[in-house]
Amino acid sequence: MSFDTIDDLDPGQRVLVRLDLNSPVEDGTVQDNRRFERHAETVRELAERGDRVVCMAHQGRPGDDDFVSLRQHADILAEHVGRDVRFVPDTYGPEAVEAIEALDDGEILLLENVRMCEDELPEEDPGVKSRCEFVRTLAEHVDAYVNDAYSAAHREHASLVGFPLVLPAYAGRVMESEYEANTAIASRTFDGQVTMVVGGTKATDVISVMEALDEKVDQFLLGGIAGELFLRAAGYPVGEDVAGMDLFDDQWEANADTIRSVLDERGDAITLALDLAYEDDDGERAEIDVEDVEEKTQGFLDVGSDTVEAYDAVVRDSEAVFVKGALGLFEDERFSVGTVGVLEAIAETDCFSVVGGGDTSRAIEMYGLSEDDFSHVSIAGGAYIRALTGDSLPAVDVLVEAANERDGGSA
Ligand SMILES: Nc1ncnc2c1ncn2[C@@H]1O[C@H](COP(=O)(O)OP(=O)(O)OP(=O)(O)O)[C@@H](O)[C@H]1O
Ligand SMILES: O=C(O)[C@H](O)COP(=O)(O)O
Repeated sequence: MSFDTIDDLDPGQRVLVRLDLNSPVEDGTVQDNRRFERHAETVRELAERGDRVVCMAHQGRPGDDDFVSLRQHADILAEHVGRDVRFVPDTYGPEAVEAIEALDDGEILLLENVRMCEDELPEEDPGVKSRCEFVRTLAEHVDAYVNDAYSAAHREHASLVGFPLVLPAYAGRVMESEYEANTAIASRTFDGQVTMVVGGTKATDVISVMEALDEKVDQFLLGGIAGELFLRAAGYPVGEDVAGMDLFDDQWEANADTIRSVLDERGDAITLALDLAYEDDDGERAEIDVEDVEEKTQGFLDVGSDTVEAYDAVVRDSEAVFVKGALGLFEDERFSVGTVGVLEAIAETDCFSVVGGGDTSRAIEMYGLSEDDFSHVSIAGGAYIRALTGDSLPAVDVLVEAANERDGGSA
């Protein structure tokens, strides 16, 4: 049994749609990325059917620099949909309700960042979330709920798990396709070596999943923040915050024990960077062997060339390669060597390959690689790796339960 989709939803209704438009923000400017392009398909389809489309989404986490309004997202989404997208700087107050009520058939509205609403976080079970004021208020002004945010489906937040208990609930097109691809992956087995490239900034997410994927993955190739934290656990003087950074120390506190136990138990399956890259005094990329680092005085922004060579060889020996997170700050070309090197190696072999992560998948387009050279490119990060472990996703579970109940009810 699975969830219902837009095909099961009669057109011409007022539909509340949860998207995942969480995007990189550079100097206050929201960066366009594949999430807009993919979600635009669902939004356009609903608008073209004559639905009144009320979109909600999140951006960043409270307290972080990228925790900003969705005003810019509305303009970017409009470009991809090819229709106007109105924006209202309110989540469920009178201004939001008025804007929802004012919609005509085929019109699209984007509400303010749902994480600005107190009821959205923290994580609680769907029953609790369905009773919060945010969910109860919006539910009164729409006819149905569509969840298209597969990439946030591992979170038990109000906008993701609350509505299916109080409204007819359906999966959007992105939810449908990502769910199919990623769930199928979890049940696949491979005869040869399975490799996972682990990087990015959300070390806490990936480290817990590494532990859970123990049986399924033969080789982990590490980079990014998680990579440095593992180097720290292995005794190198790296993996800590310097010069106003906020990436390492908290994540080290939260994960040090797990990292040590993963290293202890699966050390043979974990390959760490041999060298790291940084910006020298002339603004150029420079590299240093990890053995030669005496003290971390500045950020390491990529893995070094020897590491790329070593990782390239492992990839070419693999039957399946899963990528979660970039090996470096690839948005800056000087520090794209690790991420692009590994992606190129994957693209050149015929292994089964999945590249996941809202940010990471952007590297494929940025550096002229073709999506066709990978088995699946997911716009999901945390949800995709959780699906690999075979774990269910709370926001998918409630959609399935809602469909089951409807079926049971009508049987
Ligand atoms: N050494 C580094 N220093 C700073 N940033 C880094 C470093 N290595 C990787 N990154 C950044 O990590 C980001 C990707 O990290 P993230 O954990 O968000 O992964 P993702 O899998 O793409 O996304 P998500 O889980 O958000 O969908 C990239 O934007 C890249 O710039
Ligand atoms: O970008 C993501 O991976 C999703 O939007 C979830 O974001 P979160 O990790 O801040 O919950």
